[in-house]
Amino acid sequence: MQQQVIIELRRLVGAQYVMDQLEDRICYSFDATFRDFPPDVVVKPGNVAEIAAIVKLAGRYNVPITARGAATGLSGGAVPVKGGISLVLTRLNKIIDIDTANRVAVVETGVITQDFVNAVTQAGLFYPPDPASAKTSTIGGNIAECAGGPRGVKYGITRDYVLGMEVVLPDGSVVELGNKFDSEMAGPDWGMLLVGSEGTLGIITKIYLKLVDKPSAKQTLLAVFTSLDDAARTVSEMIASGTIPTTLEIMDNLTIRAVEDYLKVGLPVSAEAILLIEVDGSAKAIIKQAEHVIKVCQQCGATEIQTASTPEDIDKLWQARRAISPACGKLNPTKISEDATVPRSQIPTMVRRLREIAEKYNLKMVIFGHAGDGNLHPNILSNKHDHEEMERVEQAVAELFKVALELGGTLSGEHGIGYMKAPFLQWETGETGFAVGKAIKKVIDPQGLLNPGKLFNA
Ligand SMILES: O=C(O)CC[C@@H](O)C(=O)O
Ligand SMILES: [Zn+2]
Repeated sequence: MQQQVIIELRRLVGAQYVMDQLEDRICYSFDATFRDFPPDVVVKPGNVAEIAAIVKLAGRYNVPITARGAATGLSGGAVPVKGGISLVLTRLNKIIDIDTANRVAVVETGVITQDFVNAVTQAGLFYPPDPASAKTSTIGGNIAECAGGPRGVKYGITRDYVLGMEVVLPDGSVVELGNKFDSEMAGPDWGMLLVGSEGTLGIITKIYLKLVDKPSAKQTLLAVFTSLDDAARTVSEMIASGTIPTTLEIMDNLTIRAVEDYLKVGLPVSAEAILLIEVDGSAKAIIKQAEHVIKVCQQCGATEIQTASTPEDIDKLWQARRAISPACGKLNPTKISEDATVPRSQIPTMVRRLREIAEKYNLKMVIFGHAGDGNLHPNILSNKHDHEEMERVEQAVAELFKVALELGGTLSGEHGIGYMKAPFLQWETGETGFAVGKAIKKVIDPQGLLNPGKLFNA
């Protein structure tokens, strides 16, 4: 990159927010996929005007820009595979408004998800999306990757809460897309185009989010199984029965043991699988729901069902759930994590096929995830330095994508496409869908400045 770009960037945002030393660039070269692609320079703008000026400058010098929040991503969306500018958005971290009268929040892109959730709770309302990385991830990143989380089964994923947004387009102009209020709908919902767009179409700077009522009561249950197949069957039976719990999380035996080893919370380590189920609603409604949940679990072979009775017990179970990723990371820091998602009725088949794939390629795979949403997280505990093993991993991943698509599913339920899944995107979109995506990218970003190498620019 030309030195002149760095000089001008320093002038635009202040020298302390422009970093081009190798040690800085390395720190911003990876996300939770742990494959490193260093940017040429790291820039931390403080407001939308600075972002617009940076984008214009990048256009003049033809330098790629990759936006980055907290980089907790598991598909590589925020890593600059073609170098250029890593645009770190964490200084835009104001919660501008929580408008309880209209049930809309206005936040800057770099607000930490959990900080936002806490502020909404304090205001007496509820923002349901709850990605496991909420304590670290940013709202802008959640939207760029369309994050989900355990509550997706009942409440939907980030997409379902995005009303509109302010965006810096690739030519440096600033535009408001979508709606500010739930009931607005003037023309197509262009804002939706940006959800899951991984910073390839514009830089999201401000977001309007929908808020809902806080459920007054909840109940948390842990169902224990001696067979993973029974647990998987419970998931599809539960959904088919019409009772939609707030969460319906599955963990296989390897997952249970990994978490227990990491956190020691008293999970049943001899179980072949557990389901972590929560129901919410009015105090009266949850009693009925919990009874039904217990009935379905028992019919499908649960050997034990525990009810978490104190807030501490509930917290412990959720701590355990949120610890799965780090616990598996402790077993193998360079693990490969997937989120291919299938129709919920296909969960038993998907679980079976995943185990066959692990056996066929002789790989250690843990299976967990938001089963109630059809979204499983097979994690392959592979070592990126073992080339022979990595070849088997690549084949296994390709096969699991094929299976998910064959079953009517998708490559990604919540982690996005990133550089990891970009080579497979066309399998899902088909040739025509891919061409449409490419054409949209070309119209909005003719120079290909924003996050090149991702999605349709693969
Ligand atoms: O590490 C993973 O595979 C999943 C991360 C996250 O989506 C979760 O559900 O915990
Ligand atoms: Zn997840």
